[in-house]
Amino acid sequence: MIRLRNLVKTFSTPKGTERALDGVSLEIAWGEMFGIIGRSGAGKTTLLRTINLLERPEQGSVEVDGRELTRLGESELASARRHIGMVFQNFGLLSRRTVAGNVALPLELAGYPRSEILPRVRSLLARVGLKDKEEAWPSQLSGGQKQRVGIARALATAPKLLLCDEATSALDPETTKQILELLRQLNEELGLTIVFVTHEGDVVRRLADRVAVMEGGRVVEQGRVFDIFSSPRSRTARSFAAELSATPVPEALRFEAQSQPGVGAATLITLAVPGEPSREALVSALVRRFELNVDVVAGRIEHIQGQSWGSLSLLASGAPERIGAAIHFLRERHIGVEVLGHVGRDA
Ligand SMILES: Nc1ncnc2c1ncn2[C@@H]1O[C@H](COP(=O)(O)OP(=O)(O)OP(=O)(O)O)[C@@H](O)[C@H]1O
Repeated sequence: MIRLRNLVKTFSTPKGTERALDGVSLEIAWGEMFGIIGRSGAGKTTLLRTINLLERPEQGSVEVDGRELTRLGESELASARRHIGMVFQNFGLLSRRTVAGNVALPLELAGYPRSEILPRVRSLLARVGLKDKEEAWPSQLSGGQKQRVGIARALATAPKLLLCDEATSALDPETTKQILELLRQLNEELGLTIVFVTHEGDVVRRLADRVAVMEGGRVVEQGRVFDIFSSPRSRTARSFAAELSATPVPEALRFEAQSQPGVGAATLITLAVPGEPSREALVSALVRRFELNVDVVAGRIEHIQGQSWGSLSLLASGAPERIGAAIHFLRERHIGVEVLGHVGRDA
């Protein structure tokens, strides 16, 4: 178990004191894939870096596997850190060492016997799919390959816990998928606990079992990913959920949508529906109960933790108070509703 209790961390900046962590408490179980999500400056990286005390909190405690790291001396802390690997956004490889040399580094620092290092490096490289790159230099690798080396290096001392700081943010979408797949495999095959920071809802959707949502140095909500995204309570979670459920609304309609309704305008609405939405049932409820005219303009189904999650974009027209009542009706049924704007009838 990883237990973070009431962490406070401040930084002095030219503008004054910045509270990067403002009383954060979290518990993460062994074997979990735990995501930390938030907008820029929310405190995600600072929180991640307090787990191995790369950042020392001014208040609060960090307990990993029953040991309170905040109470350890330097040499005990160094040995505790060997059980915690870390992966960085920009890979952090040494350009003057080969791939094998980079992966060997933590083993050399930990004093592994020479005879054990090369076989171990080879098996780590095989595990991350880089068997043939042992002698390559970092400059000869693609971004995805560099991150695989970063992961192999982080796993060198056989940690139980891996901390990933925006591990895929520098990668293209296809490479991101492959690296996320590798992380999931490591979790399943080695039982590795992974705590990762991201500003991308899609990374959380694909990877996390549970997620903590951060705003202004605080965890504003946490829970299972499906629950958080299907019934978000905080502003940040709502905006991530809306991004994830964004249906491919035709560009022309988005462009056309105005913030103020004109006479006879239709309201462009997107709905995020836990489970597979039955378009017909939803549309007919809106038509019958609220006497609206409804056109479905787009829809799709996503999957989170094996559960489906649908989204629909609609153009609804009718009396404004009926549209308001319909939105209220949908929200009461845990359907996320976002009004994108108002579109003239002939649009
Ligand atoms: N070393 C530092 N010195 C001064 N201020 C810092 C330092 N590290 C972080 N901060 C401040 O603390 C706050 C939280 O930063 P942090 O990097 O943890 O956020 P984040 O959510 O990871 O953001 P991003 O996604 O942009 O990396 C920010 O306001 C940041 O400016």
